[in-house]
Amino acid sequence: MLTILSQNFSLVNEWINELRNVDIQHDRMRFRRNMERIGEIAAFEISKGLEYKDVEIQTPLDTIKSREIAVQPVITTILRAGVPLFEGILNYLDRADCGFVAAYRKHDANDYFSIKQDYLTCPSIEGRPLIVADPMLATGASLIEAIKDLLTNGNPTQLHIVAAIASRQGVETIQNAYPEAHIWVGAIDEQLTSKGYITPGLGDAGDLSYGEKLQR
Ligand SMILES: O=P(O)(O)OC[C@H]1O[C@H](OP(=O)(O)OP(=O)(O)O)[C@H](O)[C@@H]1O
Ligand SMILES: O=c1cc[nH]c(=O)[nH]1
Repeated sequence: MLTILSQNFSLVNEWINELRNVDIQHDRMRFRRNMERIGEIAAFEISKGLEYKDVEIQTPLDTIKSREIAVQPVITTILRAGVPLFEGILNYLDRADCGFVAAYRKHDANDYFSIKQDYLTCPSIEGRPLIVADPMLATGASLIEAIKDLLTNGNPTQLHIVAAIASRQGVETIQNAYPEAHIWVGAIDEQLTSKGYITPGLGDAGDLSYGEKLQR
């Protein structure tokens, strides 16, 4: 399943415009906050499909029957670009457990790259919804690697992938690899450059959030 969060025009469109706009995107605090806001909206939408249980709430005056999330999700992200989007999801799903994957593109002499993943820490995802936040779903290679390893921590009841901007190719790659996943994207762009950058995209999400990295 695929949901494009900017499809029915809303504030999400403005936040994505600001993420993309070269005259605005270098305001790092605003860039991170816009990523976070997209994460917050995604979390709210995801919350509608979670499992709820009956509870009784004691107010100062009486009790009332209500509902609350039955099984807390596990929210995960890929360091480092994913952190602001992840924070946004956690702002709303604030009782969730969390996990982290470290991955980077390792370039060879011909500028081809492969994904190097060298760290994963995550609670059990057995019987729980799993949410994976990755702001730029470009080729999908990072997500494929990350999810493969995360799934060694158990079988989730639901798999949600949240991205701010995705390429059409990246979405199709994930849909083929994980047909059960619900993909939530801010927007979909049609093209990838020869270096695997989404175009028009927004540039380098990690660098815009935290500063230009040295190539490894
Ligand atoms: O779909 P893919 O082709 O695998 O590319 C997407 C990856 O690129 C982005 O990270 P970025 O390169 O900005 O890394 P950083 O966190 O090291 O800055 C993004 O967060 C993904 O992890
Ligand atoms: O377009 C892209 C692709 C990968 N990583 C980014 O930050 N941007």
